[in-house]
Amino acid sequence: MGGHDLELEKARLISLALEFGFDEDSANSCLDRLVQLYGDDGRDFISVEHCGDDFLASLAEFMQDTEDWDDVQAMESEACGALTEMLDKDLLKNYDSEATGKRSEIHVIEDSPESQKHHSVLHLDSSSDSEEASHNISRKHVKSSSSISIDGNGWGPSPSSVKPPSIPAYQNDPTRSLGSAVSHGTWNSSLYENRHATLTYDELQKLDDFELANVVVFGNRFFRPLQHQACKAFLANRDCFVLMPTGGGKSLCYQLPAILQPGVTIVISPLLSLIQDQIVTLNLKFGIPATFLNSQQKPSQAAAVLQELRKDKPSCKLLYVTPERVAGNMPFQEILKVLHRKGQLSGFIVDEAHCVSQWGHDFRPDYRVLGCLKQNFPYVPLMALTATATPMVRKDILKSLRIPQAMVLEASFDRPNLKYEVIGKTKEPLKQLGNLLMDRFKNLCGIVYCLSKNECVEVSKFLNEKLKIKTVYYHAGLAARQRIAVQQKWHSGEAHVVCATIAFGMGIDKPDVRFVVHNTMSKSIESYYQESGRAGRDNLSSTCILLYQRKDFSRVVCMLRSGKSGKSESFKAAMDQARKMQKYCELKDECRRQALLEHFGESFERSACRHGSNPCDNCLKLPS
Ligand SMILES: Nc1ncnc2c1ncn2[C@@H]1O[C@H](COP(=O)(O)OP(=O)(O)OP(=O)(O)O)[C@@H](O)[C@H]1O
Ligand SMILES: [Mg+2]
Repeated sequence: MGGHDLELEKARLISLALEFGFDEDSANSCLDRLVQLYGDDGRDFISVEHCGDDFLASLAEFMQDTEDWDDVQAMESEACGALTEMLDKDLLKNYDSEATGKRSEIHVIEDSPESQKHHSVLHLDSSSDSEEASHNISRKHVKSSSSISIDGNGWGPSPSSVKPPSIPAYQNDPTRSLGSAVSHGTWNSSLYENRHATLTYDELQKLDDFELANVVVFGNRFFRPLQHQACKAFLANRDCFVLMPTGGGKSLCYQLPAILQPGVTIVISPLLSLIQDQIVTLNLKFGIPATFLNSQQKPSQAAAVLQELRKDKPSCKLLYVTPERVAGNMPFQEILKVLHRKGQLSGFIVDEAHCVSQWGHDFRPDYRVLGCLKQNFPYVPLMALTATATPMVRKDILKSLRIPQAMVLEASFDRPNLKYEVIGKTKEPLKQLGNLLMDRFKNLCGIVYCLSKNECVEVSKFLNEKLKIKTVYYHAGLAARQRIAVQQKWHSGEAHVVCATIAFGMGIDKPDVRFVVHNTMSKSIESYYQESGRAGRDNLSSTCILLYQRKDFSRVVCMLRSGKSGKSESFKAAMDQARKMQKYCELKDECRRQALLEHFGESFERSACRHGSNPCDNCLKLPS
């Protein structure tokens, strides 16, 4: 390659940097350094094809430290602390429910002979702002009206003891059918989720065990599509792969079978904060005994859990563990073997299963070894669940978990109630964001996603001080206590908008989020789908807006580089994903819904978006 070519390649590399939103001066100085580094012998390798990614990576490093990226790991350690505290204080006596700010009654069934006659009601008062005060729960015993016994262990609903007037209405799900290896379903909650009707005695009599448990234990009138099939298949010992959109109701697919059979279901979940939410909901809201094990736990607590598991009939129905607990942990494998010998190992669940695949957006190396579960316990059913998996990731999941014959239950990832838009940023982006919220979402509940901690604070302050919009900010750098207070304010409606990093979202299940605005693009389509998917969980129309400028892409590259320092393979994979996200942002005429769904391998007719009730911005532009 001659000198002329080198100049050409340098020009190509500079334009690559500009395409990624980097500024020309930084790109030039960085390129000079790269050329020096490669030296005379390496000149032939100076090309977009050979060193494009390395160039972007070094450019990202060159720019680094200008932003204060968030560290979700810090929250993980705190979640561990919170879980530990819950166990120490006796979970059932001392923990508040979700920070709803409402007083609520929760029915808890105890695993004792007494519980055949009684169950407890916990009064939760979370009206106070104080973290300590909000955990005060008074407890009293009342005469049982719906004592439950399904699993033969003294736990679970007993059809004969259920009184119809206390049971909500149930309608058979018209889409329900069992059978094929791949099942599809679409969900329109307005069809299914009428919360105010009541069940007649005759209707109640017709319910099977699954339906009854769904009504009595989980308080749902009916199943969402595919939930019933998933429960039934899993209880019939089939491996299952459940693909449902964010908020689609995946947890029920394993929690319900877990209570209908003897023994313990092992749930592998990637984050302690997610485990924390589930443990609280199961124990307090549904009265289902559930516990957890993780590597950061105090030895005395882990010992107590292990002792429980060694009993002939452990009382807990679900045991949550983080993947590193399973991977190469011999004592834990021993416990599984003992449970299995006693007939008390009822199933394995791999939640957020996309973490198994390095092609997924949130690869966790510890998930990779979960194939050992099926290898060691081939006849124990395994269920994998995810809301975000491309066809390549799906294949990888089935292979890694060694469940090639799994029944695939696949609901559409489409969320027809969400309207997708991308808006180009102006020269005054904060003002633009403020006007957007004032004009279109005044007094409505929403989330503004930001890329860094500084950005959340800055955006929140601006909206608060200049426009008097009631906002709070949330990132992993806040103390646990502050984060609880922020969530409480947002849940109760005291604050309308939360300006947050990606740390906000795990386990967030607020139904009436009317808008999610991304002040900076997400790092991948999968992340965007999950983050924007926190809007409209009540199935009412909601809006997902992304504010875009090219420059923001360079910030994403910097963030990726800082998170993957040194690991050039994973940086490259992350860059590929970010490029796809950029492509979504730059779609001129194509349907955004179609682009999102096709990313997950779902074919989608554009006319459904165009003529649906929430067309994306590009479909809206088309002549009718
Ligand atoms: N059959 C049902 N009827 C009414 N509500 C339901 C039903 N199934 C689940 N839900 C509710 O839907 C909400 C979301 O459920 P869940 O957390 O299981 O979703 P998910 O699919 O795991 O979402 P994510 O992808 O965010 O993890 C919960 O509040 C849950 O109680
Ligand atoms: Mg879930």
